[in-house]
Amino acid sequence: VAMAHLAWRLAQRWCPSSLQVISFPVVQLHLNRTAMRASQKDFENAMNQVKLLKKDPGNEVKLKLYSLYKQATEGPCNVPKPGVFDLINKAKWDAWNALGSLPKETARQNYVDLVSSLSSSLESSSQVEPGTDRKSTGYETLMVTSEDGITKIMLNRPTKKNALNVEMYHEIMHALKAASKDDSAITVLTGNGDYYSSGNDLTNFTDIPPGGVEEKAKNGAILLREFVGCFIDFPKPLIAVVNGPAVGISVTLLGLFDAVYASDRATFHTPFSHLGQSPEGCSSYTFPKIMSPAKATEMLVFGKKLTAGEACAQGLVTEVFPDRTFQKEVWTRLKAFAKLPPNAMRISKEIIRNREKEKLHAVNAEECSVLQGRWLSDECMNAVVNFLSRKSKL
Ligand SMILES: CCCCCCCCCCC/C=C/C(=O)SCCNC(=O)CCNC(=O)[C@H](O)C(C)(C)COP(=O)(O)OP(=O)(O)OC[C@H]1O[C@@H](n2cnc3c(N)ncnc32)[C@H](O)[C@@H]1OP(=O)(O)O
Repeated sequence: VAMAHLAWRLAQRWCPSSLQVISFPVVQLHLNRTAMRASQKDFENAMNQVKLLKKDPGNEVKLKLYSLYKQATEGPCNVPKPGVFDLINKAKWDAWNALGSLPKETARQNYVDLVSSLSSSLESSSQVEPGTDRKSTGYETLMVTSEDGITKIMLNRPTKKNALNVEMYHEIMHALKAASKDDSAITVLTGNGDYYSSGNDLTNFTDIPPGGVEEKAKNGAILLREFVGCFIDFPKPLIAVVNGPAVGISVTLLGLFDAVYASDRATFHTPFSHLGQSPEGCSSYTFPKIMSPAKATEMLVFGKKLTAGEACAQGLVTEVFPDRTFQKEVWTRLKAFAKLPPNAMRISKEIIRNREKEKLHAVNAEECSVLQGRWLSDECMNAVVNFLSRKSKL
């Protein structure tokens, strides 16, 4: 009953406006230069070029760019098909899936060719944000920049309080993998806008695959396990710059960061019981160790929201700064850290993390398996329906 109610609400709310997004005229593309092979550098240049286009190339072309980018970086589409109500993600999935088994190299070449044809037909700007060494484009939900030895991954859905939709989970994993291999010394996760993150996007529960809610829950648990695993295994110092309120998984993951700096405007809230869910991000293990079992219970079981000062007193936050000077003070400090010898930092982190790695992966697996069951519970479904039908907020 809850899911039927949910589906009806979503059909009412989303169908008309979402359809507009994919109703642009088809643009004919001529991508027959597959004999040539674009290098990784050409591909990266093309990604940067796309960001500089002044005119919107239209949704058909953007879908083509998206599908070629995914095929070039991840290979053939093997993610579950979004549900019928999730029109935008379904259009993207269809475009990617239509590329079948096109080899990665060909997709990369086609992407470069397409961008080149766009750049010559549409006026482009050569202006690059001053002071930016490198800007990674191709992300829809993130802004990733690398400068002064720091790779900054910024959650970029400010109008949704940086809620993590399925695409954002994938993009964060991709950005972390890229950051682990780039030449930066440290990596930072932060949020754009007034929130750090409102946690899992509750609309993730709505696009039900043909296999039903069981399949959805199973896929969700696989995704979550892989996602949290990337944080457990991340090899460089990973720092959270918590610019505003943090909810759910954005809080629990903090136990896997190497330092957490917070604005005094930030709050820390894990309302899992209210949502009929249970802790993730290894917090069932890290939080009791960080703050004592009783304090962890207040947060993870009773959903007590902590101020930044309280979270710092409990050891979850490393230091709190006044919001007025937060960005300036934190980035000055991070730039100094990033000048330290990178290999020494990496090796020191490895020694600290290696003692715990096996345990953390085991905890992650157990938490995901418990959550898989929780997502099928009436308690959870009712909480999601209540939020989506605007009957309740945190
Ligand atoms: C089977 C499922 C598989 C899923 C895939 C795997 C996923 C792994 C999951 C890992 C487990 C994670 C658990 C969690 O993170 S639990 C925490 C979940 N978060 C919440 O419950 C927060 C819900 N949001 C709120 O209560 C409020 O929005 C908030 C207090 C954060 C802010 O309130 P405020 O009044 O200031 O702002 P609005 O509510 O108007 O928000 C602005 C718009 O943003 C949308 N929004 C905000 N947060 C979320 C969210 N978490 N999910 C979806 N949408 C969110 C909100 O709806 C507004 O949108 P509109 O402007 O379009 O109305």
